[in-house]
Amino acid sequence: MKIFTAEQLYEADKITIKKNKIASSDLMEHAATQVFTWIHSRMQGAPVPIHVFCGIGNNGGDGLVLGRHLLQHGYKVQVYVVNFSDQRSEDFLLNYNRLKDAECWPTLIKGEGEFPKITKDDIVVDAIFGLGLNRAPEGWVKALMQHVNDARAYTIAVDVPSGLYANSAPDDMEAVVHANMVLTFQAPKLSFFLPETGKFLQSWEVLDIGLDPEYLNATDVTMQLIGKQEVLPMYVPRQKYSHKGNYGHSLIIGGSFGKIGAVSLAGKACLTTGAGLVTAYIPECGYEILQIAVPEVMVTSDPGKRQIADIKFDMAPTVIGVGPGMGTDDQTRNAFAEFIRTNECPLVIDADGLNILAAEKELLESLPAKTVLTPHPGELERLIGAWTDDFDKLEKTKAFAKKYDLVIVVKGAHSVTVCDQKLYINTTGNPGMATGGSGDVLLGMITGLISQGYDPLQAAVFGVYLHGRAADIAVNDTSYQGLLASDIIDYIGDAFIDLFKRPEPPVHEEEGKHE
Ligand SMILES: NC(=O)C1=CN([C@@H]2O[C@H](COP(=O)(O)OP(=O)(O)OC[C@H]3O[C@@H](n4cnc5c(N)ncnc54)[C@H](O)[C@@H]3O)[C@@H](O)[C@H]2O)[C@H](O)CC1
Ligand SMILES: [K+]
Repeated sequence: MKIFTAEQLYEADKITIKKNKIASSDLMEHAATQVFTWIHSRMQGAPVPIHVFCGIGNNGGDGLVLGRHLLQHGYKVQVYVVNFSDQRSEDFLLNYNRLKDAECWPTLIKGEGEFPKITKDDIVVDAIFGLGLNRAPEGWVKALMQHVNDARAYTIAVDVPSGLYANSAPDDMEAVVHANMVLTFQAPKLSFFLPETGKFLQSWEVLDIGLDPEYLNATDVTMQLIGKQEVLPMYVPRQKYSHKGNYGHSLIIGGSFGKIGAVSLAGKACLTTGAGLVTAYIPECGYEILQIAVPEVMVTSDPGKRQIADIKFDMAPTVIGVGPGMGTDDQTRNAFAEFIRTNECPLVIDADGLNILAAEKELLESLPAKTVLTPHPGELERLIGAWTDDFDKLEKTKAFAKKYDLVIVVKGAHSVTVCDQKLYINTTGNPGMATGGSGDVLLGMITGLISQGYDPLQAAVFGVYLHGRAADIAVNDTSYQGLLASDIIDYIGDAFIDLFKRPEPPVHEEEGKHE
């Protein structure tokens, strides 16, 4: 699914109005009616008090339209105008009058003493600020937003939670409405998926408000949300007359004394994702462990007993996954550096491989084009330096990926794959995956996909999707707490099967807001 910027959505708005020869208020009526329909189909007339807070721009206008429809359908609704300015938008004013014509007189809120009582059993609609937010909410408006948050009522945000921008960081994290549900217009916004801003919403759903499909289809975006629909076309079926030689020979390099498990997880995940053959290259101490742990994986041992000391192998791998459990001991560091300088095979690098690259940045120049790096935030910071916020982190990652022609998977709740100035935001996965070894499994899976002929970007995007999906299916049996990295491997097959099963549900659960 495409993720548009706020600017693109305003443009779509303009084009739709012009092309269809409609008034902007018609678009507002349509958008807000979608919000009404969403609420009405769930509440079915239930007499629960609904508080609709409207700003003075078009987001507020949406709130006024919604208030009118709720009222006309007999809901127990109170509409408030959060009167922080007299610069009311035209469509706000039009709907303000329509509301009065419908015999509803909204309550004007002009300061702190005028906040209504909200109980936790009420429903709040947040239509204070939308895409037009241009600075941090201050003073009593900020206090009102906190009053709404403190009430802990089920809160539905129109388009975006007030205080959040679509594609940049809020100026004040205390001045953001916490939404249980965001009913967002036409397309999700980037801020819904990044850790610092995604935490302000629990779920989101897109309402199609009828913006010009031609414009939306033709407009190039730099951000995409990756779900089943996006990965299905990447899937390459296995051929009847194929043999293991058709699916590549992966080499996994890593491990050290006490961390051979990382390589066995990566090797097994690589095979389970479909690689034809997998060889593990590990220090001598791991030889028997690995042979017993994963009999399908072949093993070559390094001359180093407890850690890798000199990377030399007598085979021609299709792809190499390197780094898990490897350590950063001097000898290993030298061996890795020498390997990187001479290697020409496609690479996937994680963990200590990334730490060594961060310490010896000149090695980055020697990486093959489209090498895949899979850093967690700490590893990423060592590579690209500190960032000011999540959006800056992605900008810096884009610049770094461009400089060295890399595919970078920024791991997190919504892992983001960065390549050629574009962002691919993953939708699968769950907090159970925050457990030792799950990164090793991901490295193995991406390596296994490249081994079969997927290009590195596809392998990263598809691999991240399957990794999360496997864990999502697994937690039905294991719980979040009980999920082990090896369970993710056990469910990779189910994740493949699931590609051809029922469509994804429309509601997207984010991590809990009231934890
Ligand atoms: N194309 C669509 O998606 C449609 C969107 N609709 C809705 O319109 C809003 C955007 O409306 P806009 O009038 O541009 O902005 P806001 O309602 O967010 O209000 C901005 C308003 O507030 C002032 N302002 C901004 N920041 C602050 C602040 N910190 N403190 C005080 N005042 C502030 C600003 O100057 C403006 O006056 C979109 O989100 C949708 O909800 C349409 O209804 C349908 C088509
Ligand atoms: K809002």
